[in-house]
Amino acid sequence: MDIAPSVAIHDSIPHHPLSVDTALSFPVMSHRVIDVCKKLFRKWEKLDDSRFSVETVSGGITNLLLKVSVKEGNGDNVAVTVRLYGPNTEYVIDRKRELQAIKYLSAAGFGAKLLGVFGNGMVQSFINARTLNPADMKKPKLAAEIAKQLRRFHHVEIPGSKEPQLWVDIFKFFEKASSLRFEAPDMQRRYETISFKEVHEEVTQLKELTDRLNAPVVFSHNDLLSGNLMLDDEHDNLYFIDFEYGSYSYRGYDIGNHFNEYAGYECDYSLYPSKDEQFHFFRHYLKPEKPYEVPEKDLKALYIETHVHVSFALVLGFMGPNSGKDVCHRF
Ligand SMILES: Nc1ncnc2c1ncn2[C@@H]1O[C@H](COP(=O)(O)OP(=O)(O)OP(=O)(O)O)[C@@H](O)[C@H]1O
Repeated sequence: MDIAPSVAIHDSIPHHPLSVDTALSFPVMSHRVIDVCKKLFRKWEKLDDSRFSVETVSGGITNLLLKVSVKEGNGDNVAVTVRLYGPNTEYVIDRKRELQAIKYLSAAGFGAKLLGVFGNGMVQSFINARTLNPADMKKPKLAAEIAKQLRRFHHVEIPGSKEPQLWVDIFKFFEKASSLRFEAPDMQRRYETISFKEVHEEVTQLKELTDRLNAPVVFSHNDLLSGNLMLDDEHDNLYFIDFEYGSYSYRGYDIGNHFNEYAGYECDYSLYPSKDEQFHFFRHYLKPEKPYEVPEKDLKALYIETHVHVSFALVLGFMGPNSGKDVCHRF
């Protein structure tokens, strides 16, 4: 797709300061979105609005994702996604870090291409593929492919600090989660049954345990759930998407968090991968070309590394932005 930047930023991705209020009615918001697209992409500037159509792809926990289809002057039909950041999400998502990561991950072939950035969102290429469901992730062929791609993802180098962000994120969320107040008395009462002192002690103990592991630190996806995996069945292409929680972190944490996601939105932990399923994943993660040559001791070591970190995935899920989903195993 040949899109000329109107206002170039240092890395030549078109950029415009305009924002779109997500509280607007859908028709008004659609017009604003079309306006943003025209301002970002010069070749669409003079097209009549009737050539654009806007539809909702998903109203996720953190963003509103729209599909914008455009009938171009030469008759070509193209589609992009427009992501509008949800209000206050900047408290939990570091947008600068996200944009930086997208640039390098996209260059390494991961996710949708970044096409433009505006005041409160971004435009990316539309991926023609289906979103996986938790049961798909269990299928041996797909699990092997996810493991192989995750290995590649973990090898992408993103400039900046390589310090694991897990502690920074956990303590940041801890501060926020432990100082909430609910207006509804029953919610406040339930909230007060949580012993944040105990959670703090648990996290501190786990941190000490992890330090002893000397686990590799890699650029982690940190949110590898089925909704962030898309499969183009026709071309057999698997896509990782949604890098908003991506950061340097422990390799075992990323794998453990992915295993937790087998339980799905309903938190059905009977779906958690068995030891054999985990070893299958590890084989393809450690040696994609010769998975059956991975020594047993390496499988066991990664099993331990992953399991120490699984607890963090649960703690972070409990306090973090996805807490609504992950917290249910606790209540
Ligand atoms: N570039 C894309 N092309 C086509 N579909 C997409 C694209 N990006 C996301 N989707 C679809 O939209 C869904 C939601 O995307 P995404 O997870 O990025 O949104 P989100 O707002 O961050 O969601 P949440 O906050 O719940 O994690 C995906 O599961 C996928 O079905």
